[in-house]
This record gives sequence, C-alpha cells and structure tokens, in this order.
Amino acid sequence: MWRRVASLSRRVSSSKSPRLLDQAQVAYEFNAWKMFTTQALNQAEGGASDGRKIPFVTFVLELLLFPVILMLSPQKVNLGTCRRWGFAFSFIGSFGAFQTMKHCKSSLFEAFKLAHEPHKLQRNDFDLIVTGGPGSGKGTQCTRIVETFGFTHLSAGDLLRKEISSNSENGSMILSLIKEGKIVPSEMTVKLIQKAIEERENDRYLIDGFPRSEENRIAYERVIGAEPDMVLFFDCPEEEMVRRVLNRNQGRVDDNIETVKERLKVFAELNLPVIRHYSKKGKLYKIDGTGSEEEIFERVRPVFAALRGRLEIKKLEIRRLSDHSPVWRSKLVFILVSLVFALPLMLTPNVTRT
Ligand SMILES: Nc1ncnc2c1ncn2[C@@H]1O[C@H](COP(=O)(O)OP(=O)(O)OP(=O)(O)O)[C@@H](O)[C@H]1O
Ligand SMILES: O=c1ccn([C@@H]2O[C@H](COP(=O)(O)O)[C@@H](O)[C@H]2O)c(=O)[nH]1
Repeated sequence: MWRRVASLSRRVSSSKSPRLLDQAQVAYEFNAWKMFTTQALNQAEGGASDGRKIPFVTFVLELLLFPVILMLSPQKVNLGTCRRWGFAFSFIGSFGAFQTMKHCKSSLFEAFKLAHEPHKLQRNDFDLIVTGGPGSGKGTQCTRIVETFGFTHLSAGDLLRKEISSNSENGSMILSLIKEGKIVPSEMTVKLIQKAIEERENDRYLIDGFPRSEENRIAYERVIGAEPDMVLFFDCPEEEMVRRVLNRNQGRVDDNIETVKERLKVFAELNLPVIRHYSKKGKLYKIDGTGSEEEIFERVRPVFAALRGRLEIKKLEIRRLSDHSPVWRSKLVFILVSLVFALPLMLTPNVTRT
C-alpha cells in the first residue's frame, strides 16, 4: 500500500514508575515515503485541498476546449488557427494535470477524489494522534509540537466545547456527557473532526484527545480512509493526572474530583484498547508524561528528530510561505516547458479548409 512504501521501526524506552500500558510494546513506525512527499509538497500554498483542486478543474476545462473550438468553428473559418490554439491549450492543460499529479504523487483518479473528498487522507498528508489520560499533558505538549514542528492542532475536546458554546442542537447533550466524564457519540465527534480536517490549511496535522474508544477509532478511520501515521501516548500516573486536573483552574465543567474519577475509568476501559491497537500496529510512541513540561518536551523532540535524521528531512520545522517552495518552482517549470512546446504549434503556417 502506498502509505507503507517505506517504514522504519524503533523502540523507545520509557517508564520509570508504574504505567497504564506496561505490557504494551513501545514502538514506532514512520512512513518515509509519506514524510518525503509531505516535505515535497509542504504547506507553502496554504490550503492544500483548494490549491490542488484548481489545476485538475483547469485540466478538464482545457481538454474540452479543443473539441469545442473545432465543433463551433464555421466551415469557412481558418481551421489552422483554431486547431493550433486548441491543441496548445490542451497540451498546457495536460501538462498542468501531470504536474498536479506529480506533486500529489497520485493518479488521475486520486486527483479526482482529492477534489471531491478533501477530508480523505492523501499521500502528502501526515496525521498524528496524541493521546493520554485526563490531565496527562496532551494539550500542553501539542501546543509545543505545533510551534516547533509546524503541525495544525485539532483538539477534539475544544471542537466539542465550541459546539456547546455555539448553541447547536447537540450542544446540551454534549455538555451533559462532558460533565459526566462520558464519551460523546462517535458520529458527532467524527463530523466535527472531519470538518476541521477539510478546513485545515496544512497537510501535517495532529488530533489531540481522539480517538477515545475503539468505536471512535473505527469511525474515524472509515471517514479518513486510512490509519493515522503515528500515535503519541503521554503516559502519566493517575495521582499526577488528578493533581494536574484539579489545579487546572480554567473553569472547565469537568475539572472536579467526581468527573475526573469517571474519566479515568472511561480511559482505562475504552481508550487503552485503542492505544494497545496502535501499539500492535507498530504506530505507537509512549512518552513518559512525568516531570516538568520542558522535560517532557525533551522526550518528544527526539521522536521528530529521529524521523528527520533517518530520512534526511532537513526542513521539517515550520517553513515560511516565501521559502523556496518546490510547488512554485514546478509551476514555473510547467509554464516554461508548456511555452516551448506550444509556441511552435501556434506559429505553424495556416491551413485553410476547402
Ligand atoms: N508537566 C507538567 N507538570 C505540571 N503541570 C502540567 C504539566 N503539563 C501540563 N500541566 C498542567 O496540567 C493541566 C492539564 O494539562 P493539559 O490540559 O495539557 O492536559 P490534557 O491531557 O490535555 O488534559 P485533558 O484531557 O483534561 O484536556 C494544565 O493546567 C497544564 O498547565
Ligand atoms: O473525542 C472526544 C474528545 C472529548 N470528549 C469529551 O470531552 C471531554 C474533554 O475532552 P478533552 O480532550 O480532555 O478536552 C472528555 O472527557 C469527553 O467527555 C469526547 O467525548 N470525545
């Protein structure tokens, strides 16, 4: 499968104190091909899905242009001119599509799917799941990953809280489930995540605090059409998680001892099976979630550095839009090559239909 063209595995040591996932195999896998192509496309165009739709549509329109011009051309018209221009446009359109596909590393079919199902993962996307118990520090570490490694942050909890504050029809139901420490039905959460994925302006994103159950995971993978690339699990002792939640002081309705106890129960019963699943798949990184925020991030950093080192990815960290973007370079090459081929066609002598 294309998502598995090249991968590498490594074991990462972790726990000192008793852990929720002691028996879990701690491994990670990284898809070299995917990361390379992610880098090749990068986020330079800001709005990957939209940016990729346009050349495909142009391609179809331009391919149609040639026969349409021929059909519409009256008998006595100078056919040579029409044909030359039609052919030149068709050629430019085909070459444009070829360039699009080259960058998507995809077939024409994938280019078509991309235009119509922007939430589905494409070869260039890199999705990271960040998981852990309540108060394990997921959100805190996600903020740092976003700042350092240029991921877009999609927090399932934040999306649900936004839904509550927007007074949507499901808002009150979501609020009561959060207050009780229970999991919101998959279809609601997946719908919000799907929308956020469609609206993202980056092909490298992380989902914080989701999937929380096997049902969540299956629903997500069905919608996305693939498994996530990598899963980070912040492993933290229960007493430390409780301490952090009770000290959070951000006015969250679920930051109280009754709810946190329920959340821990739900985590052990429903979330740990998801973590074990990804561990078996070789996608899991277990990070020791104890110590200061800085200490924990120093354990996260090598995960990304290892990827970069092994795969010779030089610029994984945030790149400015103005950096030497391969997309812009290829567009320039595309225009120049098209002109070289199209000019002789346009300049050939006229042939008039008799
Ligand atoms: N290493 C740490 N040491 C002490 N406090 C921390 C540490 N990391 C995060 N915190 C604090 O603990 C609280 C919970 O952290 P955070 O919100 O990142 O956890 P979370 O796993 O996202 O929690 P939840 O699942 O409940 O949203 C926050 O107040 C945060 O500032
Ligand atoms: O995928 C999800 C994510 C969250 N919930 C509910 O929201 C709260 C708070 O989530 P945080 O990620 O800790 O902010 C959680 O306890 C669940 O009730 C959910 O149901 N599904």
